[in-house]
Amino acid sequence: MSIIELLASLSLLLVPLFFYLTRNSRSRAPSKSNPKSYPLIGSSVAIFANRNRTTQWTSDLIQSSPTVTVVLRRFLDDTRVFTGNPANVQHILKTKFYDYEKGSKSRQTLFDFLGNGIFNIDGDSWKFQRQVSSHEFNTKSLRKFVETVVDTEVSQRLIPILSTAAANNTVLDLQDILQRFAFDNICKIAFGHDPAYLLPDLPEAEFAKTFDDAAKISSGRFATVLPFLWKIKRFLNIGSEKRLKEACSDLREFARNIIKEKKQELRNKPSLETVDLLSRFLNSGHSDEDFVTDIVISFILAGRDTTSAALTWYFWLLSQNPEIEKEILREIKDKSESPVYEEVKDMVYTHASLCESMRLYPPVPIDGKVALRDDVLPDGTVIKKGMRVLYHPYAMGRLEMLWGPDWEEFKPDRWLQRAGDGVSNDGKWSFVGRDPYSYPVFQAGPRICLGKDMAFLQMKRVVAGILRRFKVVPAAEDGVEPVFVSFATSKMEGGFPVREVLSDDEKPACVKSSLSGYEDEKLLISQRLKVLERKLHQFASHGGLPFMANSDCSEEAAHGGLNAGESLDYEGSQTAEQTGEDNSSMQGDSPVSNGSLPAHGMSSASFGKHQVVATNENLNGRLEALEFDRNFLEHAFNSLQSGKEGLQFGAFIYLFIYIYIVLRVPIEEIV
Ligand code: HEM
Repeated sequence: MSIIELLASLSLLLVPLFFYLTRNSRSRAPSKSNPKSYPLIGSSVAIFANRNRTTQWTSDLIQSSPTVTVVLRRFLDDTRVFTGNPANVQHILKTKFYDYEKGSKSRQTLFDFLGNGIFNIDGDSWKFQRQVSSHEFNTKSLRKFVETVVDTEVSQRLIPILSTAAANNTVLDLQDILQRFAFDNICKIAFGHDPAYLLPDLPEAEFAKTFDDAAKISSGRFATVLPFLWKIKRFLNIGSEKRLKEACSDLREFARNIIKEKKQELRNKPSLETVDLLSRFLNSGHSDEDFVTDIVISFILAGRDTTSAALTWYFWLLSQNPEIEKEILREIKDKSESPVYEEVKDMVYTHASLCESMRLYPPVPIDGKVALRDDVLPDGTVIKKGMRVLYHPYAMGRLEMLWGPDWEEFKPDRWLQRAGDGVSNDGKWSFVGRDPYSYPVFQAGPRICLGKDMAFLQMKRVVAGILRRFKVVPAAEDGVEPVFVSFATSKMEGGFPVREVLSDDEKPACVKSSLSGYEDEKLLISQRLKVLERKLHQFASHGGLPFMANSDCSEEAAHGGLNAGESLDYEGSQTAEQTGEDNSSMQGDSPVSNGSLPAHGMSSASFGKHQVVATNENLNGRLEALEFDRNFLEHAFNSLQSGKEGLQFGAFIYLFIYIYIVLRVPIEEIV
């Protein structure tokens, strides 16, 4: 048979099949918002075209669908249902919990990495791990441990890195910093290991890299065009599958060594006040190495990218909404520098703003389950056994029917109401939660995120730590909006370049603290000013008196600002100019000299090495010089007080003081 004959016979077979399938697919009357679906390939063309913006594309489809549910058919009738309908969400996550699970396909895909960890199992094994983990999660001692870990990472790593960036005006990728922060934290909490990923030189910590490789390659398996391709690569042990095998074996080896050390440590440890999750599991009788290793790896995965994703978008939103940032700052400043648990709990406005931020940018934008049997969703969508039903927090946060016409606005007030008895209003905000099926950012139902409270605790402490000291300013040009991308968890495409600027309210305090080394200098300057004042007075009342009658001289003195009552009030914020203006009437207010000699045994008639010669010319010159000295010192002192130019000026003045006081060279000569 020639090729032409073969093609002709094939077309005779395929054309009727095409029409049959087309008719069949049309008879399903797809929703108006569904993309075009073709026989065999379904909507694969549209799916492929939008592969780099699946989250936004499916969100648009949901938003424009009257039922807020869309059905997408892929290759060979592999059908996926995306829903934003809270009733559907409740149905799959709670009401029919046992009819929808992670599914064997997902389990197989993630098994090499997650094993039988809580993230990757269903049924009784899941129930057991959930019980064991919830018990540990709810202990007060774990919470305390988490607080200590987070506070240490904030104060010893995060803040110093941001401070250096602020001082040098360098651009930082805040997303990277927050990911490193979260990774260090979760590793310390999960198994007491510090990968030291957030260090000033932003190192490639080995454990972090291995974990990242394993997570990326495993989730990449879901994205392969032909799902069995990764299995062939794994069988042949080539390419990414080879790397995954090595990464997983390194991870497990690492975990096994830690488990051995922990077991040894625990034999000598009387209390569990300050220990990680792994130690807790081991201590409560779960000594099977694979069991605890799997749990711990799942926890690291859970805590690794979620909080950092949430915070990255949060700081971006704050940079766009300064009024909200101010409100948060007000709340934070009400609490102590290292807020205790009750204070963090009381940060309701911050809590609301975090919820609001995750409404618009959920760390897990799409998640789903597989149907174990045929079913019908509350909105009438027909589900066949084996179909994936995905709930869509990203789309749900953008639904007008759930959040109103202003859903696009970042408004923490949506989550708040004023506390009070309805008549009187004590002015305090109280938090009003949403039902978790309308806001399934932490999932909902029996498998709701176990780390939710821990995540909020961590995020609020980070927010307080950063905002107390800095303003986060995007380094991109105004009007450039970051792009939301998602690989299981969400990210900001290309990172989040920012400059850290000292917060307005904190500037003086920060500078003050960095100027603490200048306290001595401040004291010295103040003493010198007093001495100078006395000298001027003595000069005027003894050597200077005959000349005070001289109109020139009194003019000079009057404008020179010799009013000690004012000029020595350095606690105020007078500038040299102000003092000069204020002193027109100072003569009468001059404090009476006690006649004592100035410090350092300088005679009233001698300033530094210079002898005073009582001539008109000389005295005018001296008065001018004294005035200059006084203004100069006063300015230096005020600078140090206000801390504004303190650092530069402090260093500058230090040199002068040294020459002036120690070497006794008058300032006009130095200048
Ligand atoms: C803003 C931060 C977080 C968000 C938005 C978040 C969200 C979620 C979501 C959507 C799930 C369901 C995943 C699934 O089953 O497919 C989940 C589960 C889970 N999360 Fe979180 N999470 C966050 C932080 C954390 C942290 C810090 C931990 C603690 C280490 C944690 C521990 C867990 C665990 C153990 C599960 C599995 C629960 C189960 O299957 O029973 N999460 N989380």
